[in-house]
Amino acid sequence: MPIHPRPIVFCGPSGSGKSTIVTRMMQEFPDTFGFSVSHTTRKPRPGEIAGKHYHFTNKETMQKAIEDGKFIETATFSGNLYGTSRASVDAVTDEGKVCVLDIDAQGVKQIKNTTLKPWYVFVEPPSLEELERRLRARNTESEESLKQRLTVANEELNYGRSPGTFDLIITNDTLEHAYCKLKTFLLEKVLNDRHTTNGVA
Ligand SMILES: Nc1ncnc2c1ncn2[C@@H]1O[C@H](COP(=O)(O)OP(=O)(O)OP(=O)(O)O)[C@@H](O)[C@H]1O
Repeated sequence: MPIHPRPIVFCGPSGSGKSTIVTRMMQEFPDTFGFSVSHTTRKPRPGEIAGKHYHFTNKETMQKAIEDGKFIETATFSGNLYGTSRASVDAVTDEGKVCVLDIDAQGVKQIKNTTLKPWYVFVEPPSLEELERRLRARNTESEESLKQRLTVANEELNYGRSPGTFDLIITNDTLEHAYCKLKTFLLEKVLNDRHTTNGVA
């Protein structure tokens, strides 16, 4: 029977450090993990490659696929649909890799209603003040977008801390400490358990 490792979901407020921690994980274990390719109805930006950065589609096609149960999670941003299809996750796990998903709290709630059974990791900032400081220092957001992210962050933190929701909660104080906590979890649980199937076989 082919090996289908359980995917790993990273969730946490914008600016909590998910990308930073995941980048480090991919650098240390380049052949072990893989990203699924999301679908979107937005137009490609210059340089974006179809099938690599996104599967570009249109609203009608995507709506139909959602109705047919082909997506494990979907969201709408600025009038465009985004989502992760079951097939795009399976494409990674079929290679024997652990599929990495970076998903917001709404998406996690949706995935919990599927048969996917991933590992759930929540990344939280040391404080809301520090989150704001890091988001400002990242210099990627307008004042309005920043305020919106901080409001949502509060709700996400409550969800992340609700008992039994996540397999691991990482407080991203120093990157060294945060990554060490993740690595221990990977070695003890995720990589150790890689030879059990997640039910997709
Ligand atoms: N431990 C840390 N100490 C200080 N700064 C950090 C730490 N971890 C991440 N950062 C910085 O905080 C900012 C936010 O991190 P990152 O972009 O990884 O967050 P994210 O959760 O992926 O955000 P988004 O959901 O918006 O993509 C970045 O500028 C990053 O360099």
